[in-house]
Amino acid sequence: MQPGKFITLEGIDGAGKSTHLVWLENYLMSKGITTVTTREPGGTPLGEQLRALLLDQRQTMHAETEVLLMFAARREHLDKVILPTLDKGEWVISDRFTDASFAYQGGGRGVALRKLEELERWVQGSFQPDLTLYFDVSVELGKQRVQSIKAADRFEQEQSAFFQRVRKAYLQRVRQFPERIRLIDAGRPLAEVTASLEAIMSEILSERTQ
Ligand SMILES: Nc1ncnc2c1ncn2[C@@H]1O[C@H](COP(=O)(O)OP(=O)(O)O)[C@@H](O)[C@H]1O
Ligand SMILES: Cc1cn([C@H]2C[C@H](O)[C@@H](COP(=O)(O)OP(=O)(O)O)O2)c(=O)[nH]c1=O
Repeated sequence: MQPGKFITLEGIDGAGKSTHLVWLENYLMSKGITTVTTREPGGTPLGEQLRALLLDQRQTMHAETEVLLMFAARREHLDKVILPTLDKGEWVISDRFTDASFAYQGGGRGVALRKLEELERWVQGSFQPDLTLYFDVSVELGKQRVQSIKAADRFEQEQSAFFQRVRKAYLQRVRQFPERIRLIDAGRPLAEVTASLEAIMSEILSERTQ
């Protein structure tokens, strides 16, 4: 049995992750690959409760409390969903994972990198996604896209300067992990973004069959 692959989707709010997660699920299904799609924070009953607290705009918390809750939800997610699914040979696609903690809590809130790395090691050991798709979009465009759909959550209500720092931190991660993270210019029309994603996935699948 080939081991399953773990794919994560990242980007600032409004980059198009949720849209492409659905596309990716259908694409992999058409190639005969069984996938489980999930999200962070969340993905388990406890994780979804933590998500509700983390996104509730009436809730205030210290930046490090926020980090600890993100990693607590992640620990549960790895144990109950991600690792067991990969062990069965199925693929996992997650709307966000640890890169989001480095971008939002590290870049956005200014939590020390060293603390994030320590938690990452504690919760994941050396485990990392096989592939991370980073959808890069300007802060202005991301904001325009989410504004049109629903009320802002605790992160979405942040100012543009916060999202500029988050984007900068994501771009830093792309430079730091070029083998794992693929950047997709998500500011283009949907069909073009999807075509870039399809090109990457077809490359990944051809590597798998070689
Ligand atoms: N490339 C694109 N061009 C135009 N609209 C897009 C594009 N990608 C996504 N959208 C739209 O922008 C909104 C936010 O996209 P979504 O996938 O929910 O983003 P995210 O999950 O990254 O926050 C949705 O209404 C979606 O249809
Ligand atoms: C996984 C994760 C998410 N987040 C934030 C980013 C998002 O604003 C928020 C929820 O993510 P998301 O699922 O993208 O929200 P939506 O349902 O609005 O598309 O959580 C962090 O700050 N750190 C993390 O580690």
